[in-house]
Amino acid sequence: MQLKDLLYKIPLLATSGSMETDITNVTMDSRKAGVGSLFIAVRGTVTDGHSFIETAILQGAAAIVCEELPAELHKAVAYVRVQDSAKTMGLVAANFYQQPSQKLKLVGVTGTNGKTSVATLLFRLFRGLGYRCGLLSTVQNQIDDQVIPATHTTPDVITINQLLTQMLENGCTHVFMEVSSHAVVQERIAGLTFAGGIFTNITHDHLDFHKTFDNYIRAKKGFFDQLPATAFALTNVDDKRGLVMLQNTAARKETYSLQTLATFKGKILADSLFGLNMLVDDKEVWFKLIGQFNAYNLLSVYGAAVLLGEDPADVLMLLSGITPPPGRFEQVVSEDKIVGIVDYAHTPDALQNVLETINGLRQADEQIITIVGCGGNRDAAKRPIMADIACRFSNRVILTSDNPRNEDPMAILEQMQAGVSPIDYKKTVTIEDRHEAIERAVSMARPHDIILVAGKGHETYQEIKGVKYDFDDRAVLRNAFAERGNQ
Ligand SMILES: CC(=O)N[C@H]1[C@@H](OP(=O)(O)OP(=O)(O)OC[C@H]2O[C@@H](n3ccc(=O)[nH]c3=O)[C@H](O)[C@@H]2O)O[C@H](CO)[C@@H](O)[C@@H]1O[C@H](C)C(=O)N[C@@H](C)C(=O)N[C@H](CCC(=O)O)C(=O)O
Ligand SMILES: Nc1ncnc2c1ncn2[C@@H]1O[C@H](COP(=O)(O)OP(=O)(O)OP(=O)(O)O)[C@@H](O)[C@H]1O
Ligand SMILES: N[C@H](CCC[C@H](N)C(=O)O)C(=O)O
Ligand SMILES: [Mg+2]
Repeated sequence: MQLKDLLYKIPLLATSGSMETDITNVTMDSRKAGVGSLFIAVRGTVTDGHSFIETAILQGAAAIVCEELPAELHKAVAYVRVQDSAKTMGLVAANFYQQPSQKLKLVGVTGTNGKTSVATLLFRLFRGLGYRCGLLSTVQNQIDDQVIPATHTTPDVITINQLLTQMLENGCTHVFMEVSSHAVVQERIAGLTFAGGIFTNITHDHLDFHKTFDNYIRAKKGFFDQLPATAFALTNVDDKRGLVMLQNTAARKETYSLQTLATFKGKILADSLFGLNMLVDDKEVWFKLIGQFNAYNLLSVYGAAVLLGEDPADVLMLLSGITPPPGRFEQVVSEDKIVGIVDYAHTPDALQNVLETINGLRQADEQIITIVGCGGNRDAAKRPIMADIACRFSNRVILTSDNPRNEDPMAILEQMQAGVSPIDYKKTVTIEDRHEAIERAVSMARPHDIILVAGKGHETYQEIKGVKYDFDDRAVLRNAFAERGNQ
């Protein structure tokens, strides 16, 4: 493809060299540049892509897109200066892959919690309705049955376009994807045409990256601001910021709620360890998912499916049979009936929701034992808050490591301990090793007690100092239960 075709509809500030240069691939990473590449220099959080322009050219790059032209230009290379490289990257990627998002029904889900749950439920529902579908999620990417490992909640925009292209080639008609706040700010969704956007909720997270809660709200809202008039924007009006998301969107505004009037209205009739009984638009339905937060997720999925033109009765029938995604309120029960719950709650709000749900499901004097840690190189402000929440809603708490990444695990744990109020000291213990922490919880538990292992859900590794070691909360719990049975 020629450079000028890749730059179609993109505002350019300056050019040098031939716009008819043939381009064989597009990249924002000099390490992936080769003969005939277009290298786009993007300023990042760690380094500046502009300092790799020469490297990319040495490797054969035929053209450069940047915000600042280098002092010396190579004659054989074409240069283009733009206002915003990251945004241009999205538009170029869409042009290079010939706008795959316009040929599919692409629905994005944003919010602090529930993105994976909602996107995965939609994917499963639409496959049940007979469509071939794609999924881009934290847990994994999927093209119908084919699983492609995920590295991010929202991949970079080139990977997104590549995956959408493969999805199209495989006959997919619908794609459901998570839209993280990082992705909005870093323009990882630029150039994508969405058929719909869903907002779940917004609470404390990622302030290490966004700095203030207002910036974080603005990032999420940025997704709705860029939806086209042909799309729907479906928001949770029970969330304080639900309507803020829709303030400046061109899309059709739609709402869902468990508490007030909305386009899609739900009511919880009963919630137990076996599932939810709900009224959805006045029809009574049983679902296999548990907890009020899942009632919201189900309602948004129902609403989106109806807005995509599906029959409400078919949607409810299929949804009632759908199971939760891996690592979301996943139960592992011991032979002597200790209930283990592995859940990806890694934010204060998620942890509180899950613990409130568990407390609500408790029938007698079962103890709740919570094992929780906080990730390293991530928002530190949530650490004391999560420890406090764990204590307030549990009988015993074991503070342990999540993914320490490049931080000292004990330093993270000390920040968590600072949130434990003096009256709760006695119920907490700190065990740095997560394996040992889970084993200790199992040894403390009596039959029918509930052990919540929070924070890592589906993850099958633990990241310590740049190395990902095999680790699966569910497997460790299962083994600890088996050993208990042998004693
Ligand atoms: C903080 C953050 O979001 N970082 C992401 C960002 O990297 P960055 O801005 O740090 O990039 P950088 O290293 O400064 O490099 C700048 C530019 O120079 C280029 N470069 C760099 C080195 C080189 O030799 N040559 C070269 O060309 C890079 O390719 C890049 O284009 O852009 C990269 C490419 O898209 C991402 O891989 C990277 O994700 C890192 C690994 C990450 O951990 N991100 C997390 C925080 C994240 O994005 N999480 C959200 C989910 C959050 C949630 O809602 O729970 C997600 O969507 O996954
Ligand atoms: N609608 C919701 N509201 C509040 N909490 C929720 C909701 N849905 C799920 N949760 C809780 O949040 C946890 C994470 O859910 P999920 O993986 O769906 O969120 P996510 O937004 O994809 O997270 P991430 O930002 O890591 O991608 C769940 O394990 C559950 O504890
Ligand atoms: N998408 C989230 C996942 C956090 C999961 C938790 N286990 C942790 O490692 O902090 C992030 O990258 O911040
Ligand atoms: Mg997710």
